[in-house]
Amino acid sequence: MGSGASVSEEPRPERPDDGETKPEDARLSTPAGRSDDTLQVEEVLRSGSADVKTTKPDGCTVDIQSVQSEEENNAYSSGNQEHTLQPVLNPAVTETVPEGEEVSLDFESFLHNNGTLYSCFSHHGNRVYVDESQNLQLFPKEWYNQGCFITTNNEGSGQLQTVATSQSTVREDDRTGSIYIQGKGTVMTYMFQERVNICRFWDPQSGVWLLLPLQWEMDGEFAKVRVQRVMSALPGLVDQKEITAALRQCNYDPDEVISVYLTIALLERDRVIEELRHKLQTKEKEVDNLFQRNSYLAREVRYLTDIVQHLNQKLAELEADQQEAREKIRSLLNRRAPAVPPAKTITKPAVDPSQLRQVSRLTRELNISNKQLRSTVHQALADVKNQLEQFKDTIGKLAQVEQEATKEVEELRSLYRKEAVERKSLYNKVLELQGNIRVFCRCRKSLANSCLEKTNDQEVVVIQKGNRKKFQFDKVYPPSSTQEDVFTGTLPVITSCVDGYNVCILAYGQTGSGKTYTMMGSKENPGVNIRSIRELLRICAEKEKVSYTLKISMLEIYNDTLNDLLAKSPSASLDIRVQGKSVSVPGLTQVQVQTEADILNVMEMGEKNRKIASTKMNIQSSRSHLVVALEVEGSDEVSGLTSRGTLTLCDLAGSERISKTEAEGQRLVEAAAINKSLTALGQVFGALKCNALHIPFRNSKLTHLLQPCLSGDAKCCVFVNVSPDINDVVETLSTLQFGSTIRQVSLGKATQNIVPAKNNKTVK
Ligand SMILES: Nc1ncnc2c1ncn2[C@@H]1O[C@H](COP(=O)(O)OP(=O)(O)OP(=O)(O)O)[C@@H](O)[C@H]1O
Repeated sequence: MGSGASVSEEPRPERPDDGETKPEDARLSTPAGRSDDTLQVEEVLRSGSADVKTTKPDGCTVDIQSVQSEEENNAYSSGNQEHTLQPVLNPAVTETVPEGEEVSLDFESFLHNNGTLYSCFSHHGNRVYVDESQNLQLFPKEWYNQGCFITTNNEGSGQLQTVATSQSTVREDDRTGSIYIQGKGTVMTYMFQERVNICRFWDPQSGVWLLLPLQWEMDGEFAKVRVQRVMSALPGLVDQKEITAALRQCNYDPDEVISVYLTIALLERDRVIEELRHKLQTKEKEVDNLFQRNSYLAREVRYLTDIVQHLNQKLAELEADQQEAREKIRSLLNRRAPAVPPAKTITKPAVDPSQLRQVSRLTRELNISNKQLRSTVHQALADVKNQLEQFKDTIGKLAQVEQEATKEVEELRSLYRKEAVERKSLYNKVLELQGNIRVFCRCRKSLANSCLEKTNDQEVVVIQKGNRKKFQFDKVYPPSSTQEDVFTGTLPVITSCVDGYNVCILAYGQTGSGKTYTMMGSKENPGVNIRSIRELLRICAEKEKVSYTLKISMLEIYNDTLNDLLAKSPSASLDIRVQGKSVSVPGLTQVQVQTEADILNVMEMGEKNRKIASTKMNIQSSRSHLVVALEVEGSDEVSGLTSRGTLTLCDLAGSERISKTEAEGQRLVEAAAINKSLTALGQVFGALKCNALHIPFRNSKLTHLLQPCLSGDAKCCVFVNVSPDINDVVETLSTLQFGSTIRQVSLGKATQNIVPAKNNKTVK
């Protein structure tokens, strides 16, 4: 605190000293709403100082003479001076300062228990304050028991300091603020750094720090700026209260809030997509049912038409029978009544009367049954016709329903496609927000004493001679992590390759720290290389409307020369060619892969040709950097576009201390080349971190080759592999430091490589 600070014994806001001193300007404001320091300076001038320079709370100096000349014609000159100063000021305050002498004034703020914040300063041993009417008053003694001081610190940074008690000093920093609350006046706020930051305000009545209600917090500048930032990034969000609450949850990090909202939107999309998929399935089932019902009804109609035909046929037969029977009766009757013989001749009837009666009875019965049959047939016909009509109606309705359902299915499909596209874009936005470089730390297993402690999923602590150094990464994988766990971390980035992005995965670390294990793995437990290519093959096979070609190449950089690992016969070392933004290796063998077996064969072949040797630190140490590149070219049948993405998988040779590995001869030459190229890689990341105009990509073959993966339009994952062994603590620290540097690098926005389709050869 400055020279004019005094210490009071009263109760005052106490705040945990979190040990962080941030050299940022304090945001303390006064109820007067006017720059108090200027006011005080004016008053000092009125009290007679000729040429005084004061130090403002933010550390800058004010030339009092210029202030004086500006103010000479204002209210002060109308006589206010006497009214303000004379009754209260000690003669020392009004003392004239010799011309040219610089006087430094230290400002303090006094927070009165009634909630008012006063600006004070000491001058020649007297503490004065600016009252509500902007007049300078002598600081009343009794106030020492009625509030607390917040004073400027002139030393160096210009931070504000609150003097709490004679025992404890709590600093002002960017966590301090003030807020005007109706009925309460201006209260002081402080962002407490607990598990998540919590903004509290000092309640003079109760003498404790209380949680700042959300409604009040929204009025504070600190929250307002962040809420605005979130609202401008996500224009759909309008509820400021909700955003403020979200900010609270996310430690007031607007990027995290945006990311959370985008993730929620993503989940919501997933839910909508799932719902739509479900609806689509239900509708498709309904359409299937309708089809089945339709064909069943069509069969029924055919069956009933057959019955009607059959009945008509029977009716015709019966009518023919009836006709025949009539003919018979007529002929019988004709026989029974022959031509009348001449009179008086009595002849016996030609037919037996009983026979006649029988015929007549038969005829009657036949007529009756004929009538019954007719009415039955008519009835059946009418029923069938009715049923047919009903069926026709139903079929008409079914056709309509089917049409509607098909339309609905089409709408659902297009909605589904739209949602899927939006989901993809949201997904990419989330990845962008998370950064295009992601750094993971993987600790290998070790039986020795460990120098590492994983405090949470994103933090690892190195303990060296009792000192603890924290490192933050996107994810920390402890020794117990499986190959699957580690691969899962890279999955979101890998899948972008199919959409035409350049993706790169690097493993960096001390020799023997598990880089090859992470990247290549073993046959039974493959690493990132095989898992990622397998995943890409799976995704490509899933996309029905896009045909993909996957080509793989493998090279090693040994003693700063490039060797083709897939060449059938040993070839001369390769060169790097740069064309515009792209970097290629002319003559490098590329093999097309379609199945997992192809990948395994290619990898096995490449591995055989690698330079591996035994070092003191690792029996099978890679003496070269391995670069596996997979080119994924997709040709979309629907849009006619072609996307080209590259997945570069790089297992770097281990950094090593030559004294420790005791390398000699050829091993020494190799170690020197390895260290040189890794240093060049470090320089590239260092230059990227500070956005240097020149990035020294050409300092080594390694960085030259990796240029497209480390510049503007790529997505990159870096594994920093470390050994927890206490004997490796120096290397572990250096590796983690390297990872931290990379984490601060931000590549530009990743871009898709999409071009109109040509005639492509495809694997599908
Ligand atoms: N997480 C792990 N789980 C089990 N074994 C591991 C793990 N990490 C490394 N190893 C084993 O430790 C040994 C050294 O690992 P690896 O060869 O992967 O190291 P490296 O960093 O590639 O070394 P170099 O740079 O010398 O090639 C290997 O036998 C490997 O199987």
